[in-house]
Amino acid sequence: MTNDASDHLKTFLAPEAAARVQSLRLADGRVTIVLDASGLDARARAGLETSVTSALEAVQGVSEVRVALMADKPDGAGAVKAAPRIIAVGSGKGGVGKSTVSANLAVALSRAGCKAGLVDADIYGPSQARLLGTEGQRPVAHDNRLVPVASRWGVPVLSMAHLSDPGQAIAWRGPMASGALTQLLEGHWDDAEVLVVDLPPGTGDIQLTMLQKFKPAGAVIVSTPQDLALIDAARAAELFEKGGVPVIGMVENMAGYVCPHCGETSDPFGSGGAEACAQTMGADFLGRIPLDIAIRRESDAGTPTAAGEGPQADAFAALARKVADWLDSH
Ligand SMILES: Nc1ncnc2c1ncn2[C@@H]1O[C@H](COP(=O)(O)OP(=O)(O)OP(=O)(O)O)[C@@H](O)[C@H]1O
Repeated sequence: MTNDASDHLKTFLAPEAAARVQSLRLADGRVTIVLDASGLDARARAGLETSVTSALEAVQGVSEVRVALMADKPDGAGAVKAAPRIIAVGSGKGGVGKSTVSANLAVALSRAGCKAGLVDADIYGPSQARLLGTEGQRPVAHDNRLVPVASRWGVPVLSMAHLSDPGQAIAWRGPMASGALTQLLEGHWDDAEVLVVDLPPGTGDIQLTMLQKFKPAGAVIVSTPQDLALIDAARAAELFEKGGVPVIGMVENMAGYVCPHCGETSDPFGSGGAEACAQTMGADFLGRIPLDIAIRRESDAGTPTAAGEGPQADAFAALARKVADWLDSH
């Protein structure tokens, strides 16, 4: 777009919004605008986004407006914001609920007042776009770095699912996968104090890149109570410790199934295994998340359980409190 067209679009903005424009592009009727939102609180940021969107949507020839808010300038006191601290969420085995726990941990942290972002490092099987209800959204890039996608839950998120087409198989080799992870982690996470990173299961290239390059503050290990899953979980924990990343603790997911019909509790994957395993490893036990059909349903619907009310939301809130306390003391 020419400077003229950009200047023309700016005339539709209120002067204080126009003064915050860092870049403005118009292509095929779609406006992509990056605004400097430094110094604004959450409410002012939301107000700025709404006013800019409605002002530009009213301009003839504009069919869509995408707004990215940046806060990467030094704040008023001249201090540069610290990089967010990384919490890696790992598991030895796939399918134990690591992505579910990551998404709900990030939402529960945010509910507790901690600014949390979410990175889906499970780049071969990304699920966080669905879990946070941001499917179909595309992040914009600013200064060659991705701007995280906002979710309705106060948790910005970046996932390969935002960059690839739904259902598209991703078959990358190790170095490319590690490069993709770097892009996600080096996005504009300016406001976030904590980044929850959902790792792929196992102990491969991605996990190594993560440890070597980004030095997480700590790791949360997710396991079901099943023996086999626990053996793999112990292996994952070992990888973190060897890489100098402290294990914050272990979460037992899919623990205790309460029958919605008769109310009886059963333990399809056993019970108490993760707590015992954590003890053996000298790690803390961070709590149990029950096997509940509502968690599965809400995950599929993009409305994370931790954003609601009830015992399961409380279980995620308790987990978030433990993680936040750990961060405060480390
Ligand atoms: N506590 C729970 N209660 C009911 N369903 C759950 C629970 N935790 C996870 N699930 C469901 O189990 C399935 C696997 O969960 P999820 O994708 O979070 O696992 P994962 O360990 O990240 O898997 P992958 O290794 O494939 O990425 C999903 O359908 C999810 O909704």
